[in-house]
Amino acid sequence: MTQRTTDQANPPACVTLGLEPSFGFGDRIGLATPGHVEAMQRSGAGIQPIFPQQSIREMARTGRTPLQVMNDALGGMRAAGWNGRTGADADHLKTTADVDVTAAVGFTFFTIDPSDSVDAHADDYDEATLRTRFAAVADEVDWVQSYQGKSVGLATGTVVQLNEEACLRAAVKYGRALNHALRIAEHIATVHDQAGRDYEIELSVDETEQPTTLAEHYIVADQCLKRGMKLVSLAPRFIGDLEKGVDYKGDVAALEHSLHDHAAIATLLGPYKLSLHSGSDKLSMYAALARATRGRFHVKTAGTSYLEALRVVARHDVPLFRRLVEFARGRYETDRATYHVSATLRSAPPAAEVTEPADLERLYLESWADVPAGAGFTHPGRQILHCTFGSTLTDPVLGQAVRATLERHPDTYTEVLADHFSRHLDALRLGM
Ligand SMILES: O=C(O)[C@@H](O)[C@@H](O)[C@H](O)C(=O)CO
Repeated sequence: MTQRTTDQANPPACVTLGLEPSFGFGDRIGLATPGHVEAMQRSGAGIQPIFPQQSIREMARTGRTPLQVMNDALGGMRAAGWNGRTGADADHLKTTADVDVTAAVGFTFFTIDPSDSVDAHADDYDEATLRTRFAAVADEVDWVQSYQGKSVGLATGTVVQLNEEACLRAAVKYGRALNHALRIAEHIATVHDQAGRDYEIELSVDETEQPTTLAEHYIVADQCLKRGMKLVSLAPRFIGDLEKGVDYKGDVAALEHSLHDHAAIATLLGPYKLSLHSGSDKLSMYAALARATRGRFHVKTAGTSYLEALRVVARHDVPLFRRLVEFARGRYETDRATYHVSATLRSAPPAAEVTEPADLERLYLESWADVPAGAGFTHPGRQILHCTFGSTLTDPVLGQAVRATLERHPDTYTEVLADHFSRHLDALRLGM
């Protein structure tokens, strides 16, 4: 398989997908798109793909540029014969400079991530602390009075009470983040208006400690829309635990109830899509998401394609896979920062303690043969490999060795990805 990583942008090929159900196939290496395309061809009916998708964090860790991400995905897409549409997700943008570098190469879906400005502990404040914290942001938040005392009836029957406490907590938790997001959205609009190009925006606050309440969702989204943000999708912080590289942890029935309410707000105010970040391997909640949103969803995956790349190594070069496991174990405590994971180094043994290659693959990547129908992978060893992608791929020896293995075995990589993502897409379509 030959794929291009050139300095020349491909002709614009990416479109906006609006409210259509969509699935993001982030690829940290640049060789996964043929497998993603194959999965779409097998199981993607009714769902639109986003093949070029990469966060600024991933690009920083792998040393790839937005142009490389774009060209690798579009090159892989064309080589695999995909003639349909694709969106292009410039993911987790935190600054206007992030917008500039991704807009310049034709990304169309801009995910604004203001989570660094979210107050991560707002839910824990007692009344006195909440009032003190509110006083500190009051000058920057002009909307509290306009919501306070209102109640919002949702189509689900739930009534969202925008009482004083809910409004103050929303202001403390999200006030500054909202302002930051609005500034970035304005910049995205200016850049695209000047160029006469279409775009769409996702707002993500998923990578924060405390769940987004219905009141907070309502206020934040309402403010975004009233202030002209071209919001097509919103990723709240859902209840339960959405850790990287493993299935949803929590009560799926309670989650589904909450998803119905969040989706009702999205319909009432927008409509816009509900977005599931860290969507890799969350198969047990997919049908609930698709049902609750009536197909108005976006699912974002990335790390799982990297793990499937390592599966190719595990199958074709066992000594290299052992080295990768040991290297990842050495990097994990550092690289896990900024990722929501709970695995510890004790969650899986050192490679030297596992004699059978199949056991090592099972401990660090897991196997579909061991997973009950309707569920996703759960082994914590996956997170040790997942978080350390940047260190591995930029290691001059190991990064090259992983790429060389994938280039020697493109059919295996395409097949494992096609199988893996067909399972994801089938699980989603069960709820549509
Ligand atoms: O690792 C990253 O920075 C991104 O791939 C993710 O956070 C992305 O937004 C995602 O949720 C993929 O599952």
